[in-house]
Amino acid sequence: MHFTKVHGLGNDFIIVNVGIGEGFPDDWSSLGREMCDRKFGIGADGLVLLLDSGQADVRMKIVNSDGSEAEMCGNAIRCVAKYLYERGIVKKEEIRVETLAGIMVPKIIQNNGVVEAVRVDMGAPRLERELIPMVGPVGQVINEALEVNGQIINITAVSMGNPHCVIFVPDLKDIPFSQLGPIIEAHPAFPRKTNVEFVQVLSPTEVRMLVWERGAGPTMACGTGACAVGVAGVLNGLTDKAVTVHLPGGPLYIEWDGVGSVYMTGPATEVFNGEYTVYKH
Ligand SMILES: N[C@H](CCC[C@H](N)C(=O)O)C(=O)O
Repeated sequence: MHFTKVHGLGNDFIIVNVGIGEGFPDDWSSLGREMCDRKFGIGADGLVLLLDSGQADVRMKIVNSDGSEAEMCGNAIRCVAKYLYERGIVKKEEIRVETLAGIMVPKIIQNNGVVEAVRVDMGAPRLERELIPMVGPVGQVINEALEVNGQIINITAVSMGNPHCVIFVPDLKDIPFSQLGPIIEAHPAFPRKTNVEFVQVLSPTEVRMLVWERGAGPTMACGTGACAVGVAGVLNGLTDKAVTVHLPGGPLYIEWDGVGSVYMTGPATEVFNGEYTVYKH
């Protein structure tokens, strides 16, 4: 099976273009776990499958390293857009990608044919509790108290097609990240679990964040998470409608006018190509 290893700010993925292949195994969950294993497989935060689409240029299926399927992935979609554009598979700069979160539209930003960045229309955030999804009364979840291990943490919940629990803190170095991340990821208030973002506001136009991802744990970057942070910053009156989000792997530029689509701009990097043999155990 031919694959391409890519990353967005160190959030790394294995791309398999299933659309052109045949004889692929149909159990993508176990294959995702196997290929993403950093000791026994290729190693990645997720497996990204490209499939034919009846309504877009391509369909993107995301399998987290734990085998769970995600509705959307921001860093991966930038890499997919670059992958398709550079191979001439899609010969336009605006590419329509079908995902479980809807059709996303990454736009190639190129200079003399070199892809410098990708700007993605990530669609509008979903803010109603039941759309996160989160249990509790009807309404939005903005700066709401959540009990975590006997302590109260104020959270803001945003869905970008996948769930995000955003927590603003005075200083990231004081956060017990490795303890709180997995507890909140699996908190019973989130019936489909959640991604967890801890955010330190540096100014109205700059924040720094750490992310514990649903189904992948701590990653170097999270595109949908950065979008959720941009939205939560506006909702809480902490940041402007355009903000630079500093992640461990680097910055993403997030824009949200408070009503419509969230736009995410950032790099996409191809690292290597290879062949993977699926051994029948
Ligand atoms: N682990 C996430 C999917 C990947 C999101 C992240 N890598 C991104 O760049 O948006 C989830 O289960 O919702």
